[in-house]
Amino acid sequence: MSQYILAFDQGTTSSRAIVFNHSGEMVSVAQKEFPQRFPQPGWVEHDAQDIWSSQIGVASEALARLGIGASDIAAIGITNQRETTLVWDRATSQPIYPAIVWQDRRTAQYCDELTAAGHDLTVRQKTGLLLDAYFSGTKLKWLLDQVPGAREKADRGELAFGTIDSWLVWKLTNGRLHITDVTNASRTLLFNIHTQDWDDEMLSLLAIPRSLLPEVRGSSEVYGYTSDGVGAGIAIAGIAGDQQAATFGQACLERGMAKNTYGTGCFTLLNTGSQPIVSQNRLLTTIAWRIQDRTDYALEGSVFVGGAVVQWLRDGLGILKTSAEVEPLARSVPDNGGVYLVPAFVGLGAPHWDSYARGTIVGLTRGSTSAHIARAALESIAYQCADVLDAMREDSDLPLSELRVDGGAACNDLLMQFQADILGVSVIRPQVAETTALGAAYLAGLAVGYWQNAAELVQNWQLDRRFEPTMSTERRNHLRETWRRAVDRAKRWEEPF
Ligand SMILES: Nc1ncnc2c1ncn2[C@@H]1O[C@H](COP(=O)(O)OP(=O)(O)O)[C@@H](O)[C@H]1O
Ligand SMILES: O=P(O)(O)OC[C@H](O)CO
Repeated sequence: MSQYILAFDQGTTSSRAIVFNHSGEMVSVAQKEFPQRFPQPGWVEHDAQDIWSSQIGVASEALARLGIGASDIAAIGITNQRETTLVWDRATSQPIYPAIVWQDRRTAQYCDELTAAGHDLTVRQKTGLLLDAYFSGTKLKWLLDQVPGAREKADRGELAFGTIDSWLVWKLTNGRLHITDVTNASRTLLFNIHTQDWDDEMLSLLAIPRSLLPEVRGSSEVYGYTSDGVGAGIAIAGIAGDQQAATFGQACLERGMAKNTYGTGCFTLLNTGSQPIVSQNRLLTTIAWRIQDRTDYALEGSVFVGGAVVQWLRDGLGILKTSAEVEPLARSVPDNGGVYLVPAFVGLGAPHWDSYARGTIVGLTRGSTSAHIARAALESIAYQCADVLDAMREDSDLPLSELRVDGGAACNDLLMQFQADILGVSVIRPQVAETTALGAAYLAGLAVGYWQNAAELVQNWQLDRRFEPTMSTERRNHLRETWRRAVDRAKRWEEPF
């Protein structure tokens, strides 16, 4: 048996490759940021070649750093930014347009039209999702309608659609495999999460030909072998969307366990076991993973701007040189000084689903400084996640007594303590912060017998730090009420009249 598992973590802002050993420890890691394109307000695109070249570049780097090659890798697991939509030509492997990123709002008005026409309930029942521009389906329809010649080519079966997992597998296998896994499929608006097949009614509603779509597979199985990129002949054996992979990597394997990932966005997933829970509070029902014949589901709250608000302080406002500087700056003041920042830069996700909300800062006075804004920015991440957790508590009878955390911004102790305080539950951070990649590694390793069963994975989970709530209920309620008032100011700012 080869010694290591290689995980590809293709995120919104960077591509990462991590080599894990049998104890689930990272033994080598490489990461590369790639350009974000904002061609119009509310639009976000990636160059698919940037995604491929950065991902392969970091994979080669991670192997080289350890001085190992393809024969030392037992399997590759792939995890990816979800919903991001790409169409390419099957003959040339050339994308017909840049990837439309999950944050992109260009189809918001079309989603409103579908809602007004009464399609919301069908969508919820079949796909577990909502009619929102976030998901792939309306982005794919936009591509077919707007890129010259695309629909004709699609009708002739010449094009392939995929989320980023599909694209990476296509490239790794030189176009031999056009597949996705159930977790990624469950974010497209085209997939029936109960029958686990593409849904004809949804395809017809959005005028999507079936011939475009990848074959849907489980999350942990040998799909095929690499022929390109990191060397030939490595088994590709695990695929999951990044939030589902993080849930798996956090060993939230039992019903009732929840994790929150603080990356570009923030995504809370509550494992609901083999039963999908239909949310009454505008959360998503999503497939957590399918391993062999068993499918597990999750309730998800998706927050569009999490760590990205810190990037905005750095790149947009220029008040930080590095993301890490946000913590000392925010700590330099005792509290937010009455300043609230609602980072609705691309609208608001769960539980509001307001495409037309826009970012706002309220409560400024002559005494407000960049430190208050930094503190308000960090607090906004925690408030948004608390709104999601409240909705989850109402939707399920599960106690939600602790929250496992990970992602780039989870290293921020001030944020984690505030999160525990504002939630009133323990926040628990594991030693391996790269749980997304670890989850993909686990899914791949289980498929090839590198790990035997879930019990081995649970043993690997080690605590780094526990944050206990210390805030009084009275203060928590007061702060959250003020936050709600700030959110009200941000809502429907851009509404088209
Ligand atoms: N010390 C920090 N405090 C707060 N946010 C941080 C810190 N370090 C990084 N971040 C934020 O974390 C995000 C990156 O996290 P990551 O998990 O790599 O995201 P993604 O997978 O979405 O690309 C960035 O938005 C960055 O601003
Ligand atoms: O790239 P991340 O980690 O921000 O995750 C993006 C999500 O998958 C979008 O649904």
